[in-house]
Amino acid sequence: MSQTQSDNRHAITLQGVSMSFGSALALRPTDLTVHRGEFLTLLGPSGSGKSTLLNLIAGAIAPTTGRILLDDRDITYMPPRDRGIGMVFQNYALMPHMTVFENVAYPLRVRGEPSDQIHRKVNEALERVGLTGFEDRKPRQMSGGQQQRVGIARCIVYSPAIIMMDEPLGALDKNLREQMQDEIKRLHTDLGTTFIYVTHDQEEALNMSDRICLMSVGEIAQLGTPEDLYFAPQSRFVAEFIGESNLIEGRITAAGRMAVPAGGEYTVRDTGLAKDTAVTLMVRPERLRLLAQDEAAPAGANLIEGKVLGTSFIGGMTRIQILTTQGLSLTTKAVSEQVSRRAQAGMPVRLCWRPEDGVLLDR
Ligand SMILES: Nc1ncnc2c1ncn2[C@@H]1O[C@H](COP(=O)(O)OP(=O)(O)OP(=O)(O)O)[C@@H](O)[C@H]1O
Repeated sequence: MSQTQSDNRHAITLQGVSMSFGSALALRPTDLTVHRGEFLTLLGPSGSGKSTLLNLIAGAIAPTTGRILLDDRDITYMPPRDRGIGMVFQNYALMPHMTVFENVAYPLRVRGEPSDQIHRKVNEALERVGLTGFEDRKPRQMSGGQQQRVGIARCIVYSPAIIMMDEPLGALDKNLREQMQDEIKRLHTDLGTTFIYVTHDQEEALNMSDRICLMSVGEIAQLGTPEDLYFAPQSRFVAEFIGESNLIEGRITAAGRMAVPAGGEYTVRDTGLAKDTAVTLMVRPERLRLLAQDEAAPAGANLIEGKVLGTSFIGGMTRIQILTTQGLSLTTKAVSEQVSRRAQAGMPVRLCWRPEDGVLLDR
């Protein structure tokens, strides 16, 4: 963790911020703290309020209610240009008639910096994004990935205190996206600046973020580290949006016990839920273990029997669909070499999971 990341002062604080467009509520009253130096991702389906939140912080729109603080200064109604927040857009927003050099120099010229400073800073920014030698090109003479590097150079060139990126890799193909994800992460580590990043791609969010703010219909569904959201989702929405999940409906029968209506009783974490509470148990596919034919389930593990419906090869791992004897449809993943021996379609199989690997979601 860089020095700035361990500095726990807040970069941005939202207090009761909401946004209505006419009668449509785009963002419900929201509290959010972005830590100085962190990489925070706003993730969520289309229309969940990510861009609204970003535009409120950038100052493109003013909230209907609430306050926005930047380093404890109230910036709720401050014009965007005075906030010191840099933006990178999905469509690059470069000026087509200007060279790469002039595009990157633009924010410095607007600020009236002397030309020797401009030369030094533009060259440094272009070097950071690997575009030394491209100074005289026009944007149309460059690939999408290169154009977005220009967009990033133009943002970092004036050292903004906060960098916001709105789906910056949305127009690029998968391989280039992955490469640019690594480059942006490296840039974040090198600069130590606070990054606020918007995407609807959960893999991108898991790969890049210190924390993820998952949005759902105008509110924060959960805010936490990628590991928190993946292994400890607080709702069915989060469990289903992030990664794959097996969801088993049932009722609490006693402390740490859950019954499934179709049959079967399982040990679950005792989270203090009252008897008869309706719950959904979530188990990630890779935590549901396929047992070898004569292998005993570990002591204390839950065991479930069924047969293989089908398998799909996804590289090093194979995904296996299983129908349990109670009629539940479950998915597990196993190392591909093991699957050919343990799971052909129609084969009877046994699965087990440890109680601590199940997450109880209150219905
Ligand atoms: N200018 C506007 N006028 C009216 N409604 C708007 C306006 N901007 C956004 N909305 C509405 O507010 C809600 C949130 O939109 P927002 O653009 O913040 O979502 P998003 O999560 O960024 O979606 P996407 O991933 O599609 O960009 C949506 O229902 C949208 O239709």
